[in-house]
Amino acid sequence: MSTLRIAEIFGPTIQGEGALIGLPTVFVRAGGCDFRCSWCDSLHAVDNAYRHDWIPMQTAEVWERVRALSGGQPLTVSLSGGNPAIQPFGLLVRTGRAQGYRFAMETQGSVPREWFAALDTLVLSPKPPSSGETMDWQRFEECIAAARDAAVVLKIVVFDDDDYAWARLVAQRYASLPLYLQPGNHTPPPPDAEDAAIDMDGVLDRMRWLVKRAAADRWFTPHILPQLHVLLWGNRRGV
Ligand SMILES: C[S@@+](CC[C@H](N)C(=O)[O-])C[C@H]1O[C@@H](n2cnc3c(N)ncnc32)[C@H](O)[C@@H]1O
Ligand SMILES: Nc1nc2[nH]cc(C(=O)O)c2c(=O)[nH]1
Ligand code: SF4
Ligand SMILES: [Mg+2]
Repeated sequence: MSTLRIAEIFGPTIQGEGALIGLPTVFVRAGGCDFRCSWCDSLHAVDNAYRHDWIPMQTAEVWERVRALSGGQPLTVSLSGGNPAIQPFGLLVRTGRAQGYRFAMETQGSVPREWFAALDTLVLSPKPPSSGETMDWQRFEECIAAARDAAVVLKIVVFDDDDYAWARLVAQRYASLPLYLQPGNHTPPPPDAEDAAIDMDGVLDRMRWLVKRAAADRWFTPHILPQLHVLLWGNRRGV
């Protein structure tokens, strides 16, 4: 049986980031990650200190929860985490798609899985220098290949000049993939439902800087978008 370690299931809300921004969605957030980005805004699904909050659930239970939250009305389910790729989500995706639901998944591209091909959209978010993580590009390319007919899009978080320069190189390397640039937010840990404090001025400054920077470079291919849910709700959980 496929047991999933789930940090939270919530929605419907809107997808706040990237290619599907604004689209109503239910989130399934996996607990556990093979990375530890310095600025991760979802530490409650990454840090082992929170592992007691991660609930082992059968795929059927997760699916029932998604169905209940969506009132049985097919929508796009967003799989995130943590890194959802380290868990066996294939059965959930296939079950949901057989009932008319669509699936998008957010992952850093460190762990390829055959079931990526069952997704509608694979969002790959390779990690820039400011994250403190190092990409294994061979693995990353295996993730792209595993997606087969699923749409693949890139989303790169940018905090500073180094990240920006890195994003330009990655964009060159994967020129055929749609690219979304997203200004980073500094979340004071731990992220908490009641205290959703965030450096909103920093996010907006970085957004303006990013637009100006890309325009000055005549770099016209990426979409540049802030995290809409962060603008609306800060770093509150469950939205
Ligand atoms: C929390 S991650 C979970 C999925 C997967 N581990 C990944 O990183 O793609 C979801 C998205 O949030 C982005 N993200 C994480 N922390 C962020 C921050 N502080 N500011 C902006 N985006 C952030 C990630 O780059 C990724 O695109
Ligand atoms: N509304 C909303 N949109 C999101 N897009 C990516 C998210 C994530 O944490 O993966 C996220 C999230 O947590 N909430
Ligand atoms: S890979 Fe994603 S979930 Fe994991 S630490 Fe980085 S941003 Fe957080
Ligand atoms: Mg988030």
